[in-house]
Amino acid sequence: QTPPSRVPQQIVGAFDNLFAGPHEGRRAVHGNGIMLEGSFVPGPNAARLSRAVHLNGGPVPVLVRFSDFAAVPSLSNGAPEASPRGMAVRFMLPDGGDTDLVLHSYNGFPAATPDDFLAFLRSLPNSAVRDAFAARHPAARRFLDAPKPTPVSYATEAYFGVNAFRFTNAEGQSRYARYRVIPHAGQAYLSPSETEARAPDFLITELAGRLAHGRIRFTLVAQLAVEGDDVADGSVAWPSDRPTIELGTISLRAFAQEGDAAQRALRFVPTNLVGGIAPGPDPMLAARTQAYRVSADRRGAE
Ligand code: HEM
Repeated sequence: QTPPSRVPQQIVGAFDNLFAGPHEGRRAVHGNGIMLEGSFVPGPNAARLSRAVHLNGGPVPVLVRFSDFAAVPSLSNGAPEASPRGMAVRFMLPDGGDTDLVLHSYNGFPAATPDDFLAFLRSLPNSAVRDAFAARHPAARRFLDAPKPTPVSYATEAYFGVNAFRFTNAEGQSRYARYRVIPHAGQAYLSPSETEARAPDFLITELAGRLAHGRIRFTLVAQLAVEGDDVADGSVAWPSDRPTIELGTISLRAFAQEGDAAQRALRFVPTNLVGGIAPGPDPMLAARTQAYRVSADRRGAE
């Protein structure tokens, strides 16, 4: 048994350094968000991948939190540091338990290991140090260079789970896969001048307008690993021709009633799992779990 690493705690410290935190009652990263409620209906093929209860039964209630990346309270939705966007999903299970997904809008990650992620975050304040780091780490270079346009809506963005999980079905067959969430409204983005013209919180008013016209829907998909795909390294996207299984439809009905206090109280954890889904060998999952705990404990989450 390896002793708990200090790296997740240090990553939270690196976020604080970047965002002038900690900010009272708020997350260390993805600090600004909005919560919606709705339901999830599993697709007919979901059970082929996993025996997980929410992938095998009737509809279950969900709570979704959309967020912007930088944990700066005054950050506007159109700021460059607002990308990648986040989408966290909590499924409320029939037995009273729950399970979470924590996704973002970039298909990959700037680092493959917690140590590299810490070094990447620490390099960011100084452009020369950052560029030197990126020259030695192609995943960081790819992330920095990737276009990060502002979406028309949280409902016109696609979201990626990045770190692979191991799914096991009722026959005991296991496969590695990564989550992705595809918007029914299609992916749509603003031009820089359109972004500039938007109000600082336009993504929230936009959602209000959209919800008045009906539900917001997304398809939850599992992208399956094939022989040779690295299931321990979320920094590299798998080729787009990998087989996928539709796990079901997330359908959002309204803003969650609870407001700011509920956002503070709620802790999403990427390894809050149920039988039929287990972490893959990616070292980031354990580091994420520890870091989210540090951040949630200090804001007084439940
Ligand atoms: C080692 C890698 C990572 C570390 C250390 C890390 C750390 C954190 C921390 C400390 C939080 C705040 C949690 C809280 O206060 O409740 C957070 C939130 C979040 N992270 Fe990560 N993260 C990592 C990788 C990722 C990846 C790969 C994704 C996307 C696939 C992601 C997406 C998010 C999202 C969406 C949130 C907001 C969750 C919410 O709405 O409560 N993170 N992360």
